[in-house]
Amino acid sequence: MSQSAAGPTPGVRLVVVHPDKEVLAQATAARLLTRVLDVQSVRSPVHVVLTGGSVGIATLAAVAASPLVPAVDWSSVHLWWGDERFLPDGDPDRNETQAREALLDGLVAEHGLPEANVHPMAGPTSVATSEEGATDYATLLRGHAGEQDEDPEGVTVPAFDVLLLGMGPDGHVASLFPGHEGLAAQGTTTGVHGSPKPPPERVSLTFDAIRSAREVWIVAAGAEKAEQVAAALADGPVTEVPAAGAVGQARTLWLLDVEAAGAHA
Ligand SMILES: O=C(O)[C@H](O)[C@@H](O)[C@H](O)[C@H](O)COP(=O)(O)O
Repeated sequence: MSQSAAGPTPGVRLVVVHPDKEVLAQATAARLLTRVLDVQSVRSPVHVVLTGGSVGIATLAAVAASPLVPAVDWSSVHLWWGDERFLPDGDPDRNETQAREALLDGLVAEHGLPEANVHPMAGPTSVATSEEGATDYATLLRGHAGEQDEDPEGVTVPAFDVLLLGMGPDGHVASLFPGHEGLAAQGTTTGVHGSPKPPPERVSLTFDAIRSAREVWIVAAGAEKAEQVAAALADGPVTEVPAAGAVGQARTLWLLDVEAAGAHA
């Protein structure tokens, strides 16, 4: 493992490189559980934003298998999503469905996570359009924000303790794709149309919502990510490398395997 620190605004940036995808998922799970435990020792509730993608879901599966799961007070953990594919409830391609299977169902059944603390983005089962899903989610987020989180710019969300993001080979994070109109979305959430990656309809947090997080953790594995990882770490333009715009208030962690780290390792 190698580490290097740089200082982009607004928080510190840390790059951590692991030997392979499996170790990356295991280490990210351990890091996440430790972070939740640390945060719980000083404040409550804890807000974590989940991601889809193979590394994101493998991380949740690794959390589920950890002996540290009972150490967390899950009753005061709230789980959110950075984006969702606009698909019916229970669809296997929904990030929510995959996260529930990998981790959340077990936490609710056996470890005291209240179902009410699981906050999926609405899909066509309950709303007509992705805009409606986005608006509903912004309202839900606002409802869980504290007084100190009130933002005059209209991005009022809970202070996310950790916001996890996968990154696509094109550099997309959440459902914010290069060259796509969603990049310029204002407010907390946006409905996404014509996504270059199926399905075309999605709901996503905006950059402003992502950037409000205390910590943003970007997880990426595989040689096909190396070019965009390098571009993001070189602070490339957000319109071409959306991941470059995903920074946390206190810290931004780039959690990579050797292949994704490429020349940076
Ligand atoms: O909404 C989606 O289509 C995916 O969730 C996507 O955003 C994913 O997180 C990244 O592409 C990274 O995926 P991998 O970890 O599988 O490479």
